[in-house]
Formats: sequence, structure tokens, C-alpha cells
Amino acid sequence: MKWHEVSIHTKESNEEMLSGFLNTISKGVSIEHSLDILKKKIDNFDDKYRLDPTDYPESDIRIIVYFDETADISGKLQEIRDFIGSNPLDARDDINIITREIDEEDWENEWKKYFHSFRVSEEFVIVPSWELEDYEFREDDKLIKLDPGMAFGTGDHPTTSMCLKMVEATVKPHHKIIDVGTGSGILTIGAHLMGARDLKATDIDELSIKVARENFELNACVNDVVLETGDLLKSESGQYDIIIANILAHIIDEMIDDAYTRLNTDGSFIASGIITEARDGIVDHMTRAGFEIKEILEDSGWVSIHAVKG
Ligand SMILES: C[S@@+](CC[C@H](N)C(=O)[O-])C[C@H]1O[C@@H](n2cnc3c(N)ncnc32)[C@H](O)[C@@H]1O
Repeated sequence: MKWHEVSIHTKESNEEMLSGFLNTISKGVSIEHSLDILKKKIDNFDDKYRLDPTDYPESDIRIIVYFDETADISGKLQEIRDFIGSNPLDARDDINIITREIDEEDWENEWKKYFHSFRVSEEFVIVPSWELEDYEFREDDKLIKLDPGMAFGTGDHPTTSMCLKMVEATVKPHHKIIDVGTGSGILTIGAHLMGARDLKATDIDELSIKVARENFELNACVNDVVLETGDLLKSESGQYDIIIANILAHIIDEMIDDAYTRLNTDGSFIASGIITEARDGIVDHMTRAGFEIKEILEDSGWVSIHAVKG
């Protein structure tokens, strides 16, 4: 199966109008922001998460659309040019359109070129499924098996690796744990490898739930995890020893008081997805809620906080 990829480099101000239109004529649209825009836009952390860090446009944005091999690509390109020509887009003359054909198999193999086993912490090692046979691990290594073709949460983002370090240092087999915003399920898999068996993983996004289930199967922990869609801790009624959430600062902020309520005394709240600028506000709120700050890790502008219910 072949795909036509059409990549449109343009101003950020054109994003909404152009992507709205492209969504109506294609099989999928993805937006790549330059790093400068990403730094300003905290809200698209999830987008940032899904991108290959080496693949950001140097400026502005790149909107990428895909058409399957049966599409009339010249007709589609004409439709795009007509739309650009007849709508009030910024810097219209600078909009750059590039097309290429992608072989689905090549695409799969592209991933394999860039994704290799790597150590995230003292014991956790992320191993792609195709390297399991060859990987020479140490006796005490804990392998998190993931297939990056299945979207985000591969452990190479600083927020995930900092959370995994905190999971490794904190989780004990008797702990009851909830992982809010589980994504690929990576943090729950880490907790399971530390021996925890009373696990719950939630996400607001159905696709994440599907991906997490596949990864739980791959890591033989599916029977020990209750996996559900959910919005933060809003519908939770149980008590936990550890709450983990790697989302966004303002979303973490929304769940601090619920996290305090849902934790047992001495329980841990491991929170990440927080940019450095938002750290003090989150720490203040946690302290006001009754938490003691046990540890703060920082990496590449991101912060992870381990707070304990006093
Ligand atoms: C950055 S990913 C983290 C994935 C994984 N836990 C990790 O650390 O690699 C954030 C996840 O939070 C989910 N999310 C965002 N808002 C949420 C909400 N209100 N309730 C539950 N999950 C949410 C997103 O769908 C996404 O899967």
C-alpha cells in the first residue's frame, strides 16, 4: 500500500483555516510546530509528545496530509491551491507545498531505524519488540516492551523518563496505584515490573486505551490492570497509595485536591508534564493542599514532582 504525503509549510496563523479545510478532503492531518511555537503553546504538549524530536520544522508550522494510493493526487493538489488562492491566508505567497509517495512498509521500517533499546533508569530498559531477541540485558534489568509504531509514550520524552525513575524509586509490590493519562501504558508497565499488582490505568482518549491494552498484553500485565476511560480523578471513589499523572501543568493543577483526597496517608503523587515556568505554582498548590514535596526532577525544561500526603 502506498500513500501520498502532502506537506505544507506555512504561518501558524493559517493553522486553523488550512487544517479545517484539509480535514475535509484527506484521510488525516497532522501538524508539526517549530520548537519556538511549541515552547509558547503549552496546550499542545500531547502533539509535541507524538513527534520525532529531530523532525520539527525550523520555523512556523508544517501541516501534513495523507491520501491513499487510489486518490487523484493532482486533483487534490489543485483543490488545495484553489483553497489557498481564494481564502484570506497570511503570507500566502510563501506557502510551500511538497509531495512525496510513501510505501507503508518503508514507513514501518523507518521507525525501526530510529527506535532502539535504551536504558531509562537504573533498572528500566525500553526494548522495541523486534530487538527482544538480540538485546543483551543485565540480570536485574526490567524490560518495558513497546512498539513505537503504536503511537506515543516510548519513554524518550524527559517527562516519561523522569516518571519512570520516580516509579522505580517509589513503587513497592503492596501498593495500589492509579496511572492517570496512561497513554501507551508505559508507567503502569513500569509499576507492574516493580511488583505492583493492584493497578488502574485511565485515559480520556479512546485510542490511548486501545494502545495501552496492546502494550499490557505484550508485557503480560493485562490481568493485573483495570483499564478505563476517565477524566482525571473525577469519577474515582477508591483510595490509592500512589497516583501518577504525566499530563500538563494546568491539568495537573486541576487534580491536586482530588489527588490529596484519593491518597492514603504517606501516599505519593508523582506528577509530570509540567514546564519549568509552571513549577512554583504547582508546588504552591500542592503545599496548600497538604502535600510535602519529596523530590523535584528537572530535564530539558520539564519538571516532575514527587509529593507525599502528610
Ligand atoms: C503526555 S501523555 C503521557 C503518556 C504516559 N503516561 C507517559 O508518561 O508517557 C498524556 C496523556 O494524558 C491523557 N489525558 C489528557 N487529559 C486527560 C484527562 N483530563 N484525563 C485523563 N487523561 C488525560 C492524554 O490522552 C495522553 O494520553
